[in-house]
Amino acid sequence: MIVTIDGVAASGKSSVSSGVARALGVPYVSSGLLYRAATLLAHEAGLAPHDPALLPHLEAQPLRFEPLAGGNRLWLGERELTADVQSAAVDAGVSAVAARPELRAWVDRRLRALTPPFVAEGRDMGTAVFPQAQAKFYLTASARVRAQRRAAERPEAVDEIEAALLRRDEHDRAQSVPAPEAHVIDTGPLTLQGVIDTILAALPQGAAPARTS
Ligand SMILES: Nc1ncnc2c1ncn2[C@@H]1O[C@H](COP(=O)(O)OP(=O)(O)OP(=O)(O)O)[C@@H](O)[C@H]1O
Ligand SMILES: Nc1ccn([C@H]2C[C@H](O)[C@@H](COP(=O)(O)O)O2)c(=O)n1
Repeated sequence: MIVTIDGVAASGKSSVSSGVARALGVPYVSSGLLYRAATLLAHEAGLAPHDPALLPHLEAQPLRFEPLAGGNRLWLGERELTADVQSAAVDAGVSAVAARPELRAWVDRRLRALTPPFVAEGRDMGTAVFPQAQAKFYLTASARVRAQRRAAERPEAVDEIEAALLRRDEHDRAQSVPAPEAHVIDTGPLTLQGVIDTILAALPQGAAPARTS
């Protein structure tokens, strides 16, 4: 079974996917983390996203991706990259990396090599990477709400975060479209657990965990 949870930046994809994955007892897979890893490694090597040397550079790195239900972790050999890829600098550069077809193919190859069952989250999980998924969801929320949530975990001011989110929404628009059959959920008025419960209730029979009451 594959469940896809796509959506705009900071709409709650990782937190919701983790909650759904835990309830189902399967891992979740953060595709954005791989785009973030490519961005960090490009910066550190001084390579622009369009540099033809970037793809061979990425292929040569000992990058390890651990998709777990509780959270996804990234390693470069013995060095953990998980926190490093969540910086404002990576946020600012990641859309340019994600716009490169050869880098999208690099991410997609890694994702398709994973063995189901899992919950996959990102922008194009339900449309391009796993069109065969059994259940598809797409999360939205206003830029203000998303910025307020992010401000609780980042040092930047809400207005600055909101402007950066709007820029990223614009750059990611091409690959961030709900699949026609996706359930679209506005997470603005819902708690995190409310979104998780909405998704679990919409899963096809057999995919959802047994209800105890
Ligand atoms: N429904 C909700 N109610 C309140 N807070 C939420 C809700 N959904 C997510 N959050 C909070 O919003 C923040 C952003 O969520 P999260 O990181 O899961 O989003 P994301 O879509 O994966 O982000 P990104 O696109 O940057 O990877 C987190 O602090 C999370 O706890
Ligand atoms: N399937 C995906 C996942 C991510 N991206 C891009 C778009 C985002 O700006 C960036 C980081 O993702 P996030 O951590 O915000 O989920 O990666 C994409 O194009 N396709």
